Amino acid sequence: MKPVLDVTAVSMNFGGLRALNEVQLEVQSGEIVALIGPNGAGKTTFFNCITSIYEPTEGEVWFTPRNGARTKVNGLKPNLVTELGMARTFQNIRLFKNMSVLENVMIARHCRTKTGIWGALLRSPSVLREEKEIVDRSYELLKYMGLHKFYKELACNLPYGAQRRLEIARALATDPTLLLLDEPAAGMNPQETETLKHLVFKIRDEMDMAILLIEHDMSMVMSLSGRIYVMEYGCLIASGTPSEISSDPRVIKAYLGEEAHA
Ligand SMILES: Nc1ncnc2c1ncn2[C@@H]1O[C@H](COP(=O)(O)OP(=O)(O)OP(=O)(O)O)[C@@H](O)[C@H]1O
Repeated sequence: MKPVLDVTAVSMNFGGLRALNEVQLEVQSGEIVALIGPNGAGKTTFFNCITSIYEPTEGEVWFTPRNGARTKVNGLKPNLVTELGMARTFQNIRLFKNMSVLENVMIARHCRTKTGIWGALLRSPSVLREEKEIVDRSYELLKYMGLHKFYKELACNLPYGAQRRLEIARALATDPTLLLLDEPAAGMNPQETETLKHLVFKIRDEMDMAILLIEHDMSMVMSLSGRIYVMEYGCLIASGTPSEISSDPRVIKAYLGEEAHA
């Protein structure tokens, strides 16, 4: 079976800085894979390359959506990458803070609608049906993420952990094949992290999705991921199962090195 995501030797230079150096990674359908590494290792740059926010200096990013048509992502506009079936959340939450919780999800859902400008102006029965579908699906996703009781609230009024879950609901609204989560547990308390962990398993199992996450919470990474890639200074230094990774001397050194500098 073709991997959902297949990244071959991707490098990214920012002027003289090589932020990624020939990074090779793949994610299979139904997998939960983690990308870890010390601060500045290049993890977010890697997400930006695979979602085409950055065009890699070298290497190729291939994505296989549910229809099986393997597609090269390099050079595509980020909105086309979303339409193909890759959705992401951001390390720094990016909600429309002065819109309601429901509206935040509805906006994301619009990438799956067919209504053009004339349809919207004429308000034909098919447009009205589509609008109802957007509201229903958005509410259903809020319920899935345990946020439906806040649906009328402004996004900025939600507690921090709930804002992170709202970001995931927005990503789910685009019907992705691959969900990319950039530090989803950052700033959460242990209870919220535990809830999130169960939600991620539920999304993978019930929505038939592959998940790639960047995360610093090691207990979450170890209990959630089937496989882990470890990055340091833009290079992959290890990959394997949680037990292989936790006993890898290079990984222990990279993390102990970081602690020593903290
Ligand atoms: N747009 C940019 N221009 C120049 N340098 C950049 C840019 N984006 C990232 N970098 C640099 O690339 C390196 C990797 O940064 P990146 O944010 O990808 O690391 P990270 O592993 O995600 O770190 P963290 O865990 O702290 O989020 C850093 O040295 C960073 O300063």
